[in-house]
Amino acid sequence: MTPENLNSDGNASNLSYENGFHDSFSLLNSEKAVKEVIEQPLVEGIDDHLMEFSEAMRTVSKALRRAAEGKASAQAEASEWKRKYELERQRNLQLENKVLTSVELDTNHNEKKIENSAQHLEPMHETDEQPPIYRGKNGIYSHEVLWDKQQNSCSNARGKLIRKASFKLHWSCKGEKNDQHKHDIVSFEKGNITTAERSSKQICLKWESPPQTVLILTKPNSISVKVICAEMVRWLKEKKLNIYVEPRVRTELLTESSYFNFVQTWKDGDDVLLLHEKVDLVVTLGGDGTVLWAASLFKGPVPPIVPFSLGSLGFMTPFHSEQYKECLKSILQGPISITLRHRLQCHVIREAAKTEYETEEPILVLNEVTVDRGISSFLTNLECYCDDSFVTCVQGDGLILSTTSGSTAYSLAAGGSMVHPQVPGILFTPICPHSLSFRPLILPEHVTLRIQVPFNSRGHAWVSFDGKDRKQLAPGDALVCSMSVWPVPTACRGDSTNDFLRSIHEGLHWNLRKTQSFDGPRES
Ligand SMILES: NC(=O)c1ccc[n+]([C@@H]2O[C@H](COP(=O)([O-])OP(=O)(O)OC[C@H]3O[C@@H](n4cnc5c(N)ncnc54)[C@H](O)[C@@H]3O)[C@@H](O)[C@H]2O)c1
Ligand SMILES: Nc1ncnc2c1ncn2[C@@H]1O[C@H](COP(=O)(O)OP(=O)(O)OP(=O)(O)O)[C@@H](O)[C@H]1O
Repeated sequence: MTPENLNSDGNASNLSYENGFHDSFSLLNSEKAVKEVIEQPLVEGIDDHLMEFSEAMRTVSKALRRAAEGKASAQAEASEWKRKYELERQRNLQLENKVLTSVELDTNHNEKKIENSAQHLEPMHETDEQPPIYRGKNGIYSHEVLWDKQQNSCSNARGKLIRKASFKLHWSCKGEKNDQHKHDIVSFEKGNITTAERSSKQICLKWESPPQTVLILTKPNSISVKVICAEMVRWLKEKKLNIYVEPRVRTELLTESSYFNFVQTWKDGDDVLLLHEKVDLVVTLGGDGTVLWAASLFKGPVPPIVPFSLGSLGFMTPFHSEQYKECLKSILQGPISITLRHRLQCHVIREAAKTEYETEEPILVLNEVTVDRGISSFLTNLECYCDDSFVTCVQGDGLILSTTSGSTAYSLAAGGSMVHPQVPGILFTPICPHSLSFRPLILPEHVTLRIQVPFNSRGHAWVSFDGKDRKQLAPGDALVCSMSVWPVPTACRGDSTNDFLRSIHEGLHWNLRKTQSFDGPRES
């Protein structure tokens, strides 16, 4: 008796395959067939050859059972992950809807007023519960986005009430007189689809009331930074501004002189969470790392950042520290061109969080989140999903999910493209992939990405955020990543395009080549 799906060697050669798995139904059938063969009573006088054949049949039967069980457990794991992933997506959608609804509510509330007074600004309402909301036709106002119900004003060291400076954001194009901003980038009129507005014009910030409070953040252990910081504090004090620094910097300033007693700081992490309500402007003194540090202090809205260059490269630090007085004068007066740098919101989801939907605190990154092999000598094995679609399996040193601001950092070193920071998108860049055809991708900004360490991975993976805070990902753990609603506004020296091109020319010597001379062969 020869089972249908066994060849003469007793191998399951014609079993059906699907995505590399045996179909479990046919596996079970073939196992049954093998069992039948080996359970046949042995004919008297049977020789050793048949005994061996029967042994081989038992081994095949065991292997088939293991394969069927493996497939069933893989299916169970996959559905568990799908469930977790769906929950994460729902959460992101809810968050997005919340933001959209609050913007819509404001819009409806002010619609009438806008019609009557296109450019004229008036408080719309002022009650104990809510601050005045201002809205013009060609931009949005800080009160609409920065106001926090709990506290939009606070006291300084002397108990004087300080209100956050109000400002307005404009979207404009060079040479364009009417710099209206529209939220729709596509319109549908008379049956034709047209592009209505470009999504990312140059953004311009105009102060509606003068900024009063400046936070200065400095690179540690640098004498030149300490000197400039002390000078800047004195200068800002003369301009009657309130000044905040980190606790470490306040101690350093006080060691230098008791004059700096007026400088304010914070006590603990809870105070840091409220910084955005007090600070109108952040100044950074250092390199790109100090800008990353500044962004990491703000887990929600970020005040405009003015980055002064005191590092070696300075992609995000266009201002020269020697000219800080002229720069700050012009910035405090406004208007300022700004680059609105997108951030990625990252969640680590542990396999252990099985029964409940639990994630660790989200982490926001300005450059990138990296999943790599850390100290493990094995290839990383990462399954990547984009919304509901399987993207690929990364086998190599790891993967970088980068913002466009981070495109000139680690992602660039791993072969990713350089992208203007104002372009909304997520870069998907492999690190040393062990495959010739794995080119980097750029995905749209609205997607949710999930990077999962599969159960059959040989080693653990490691995730790091803007090059810091390494966390281990065990088999079964995942990283879920989407665009954050809280970007980082950084002041430009020229405009965002001018600054970006200057930084790739000066910082990377991009496409630097001697010009070919005119003499020599020519087309006849
Ligand atoms: N192979 C690599 O290129 C590599 C490896 C690890 C980390 N990094 C980068 O370092 C960043 C952390 O910076 P750090 O200053 O805290 O660490 P760091 O002190 O090790 O400096 C890293 C270098 O990257 C530069 N850099 C940072 N952000 C940049 C950006 N957006 N565009 C261009 N260059 C940028 C910095 O100027 C600095 O020269 C990470 O976010 C990662 O992008 C790069
Ligand atoms: N205020 C701060 N507190 C703690 N760490 C900081 C602070 N500012 C910067 N850092 C860290 O110090 C490191 C060096 O900072 P930064 O990149 O600004 O200087 P740099 O290395 O001299 O500049 P460049 O990167 O241009 O060479 C970074 O890793 C950054 O995260």
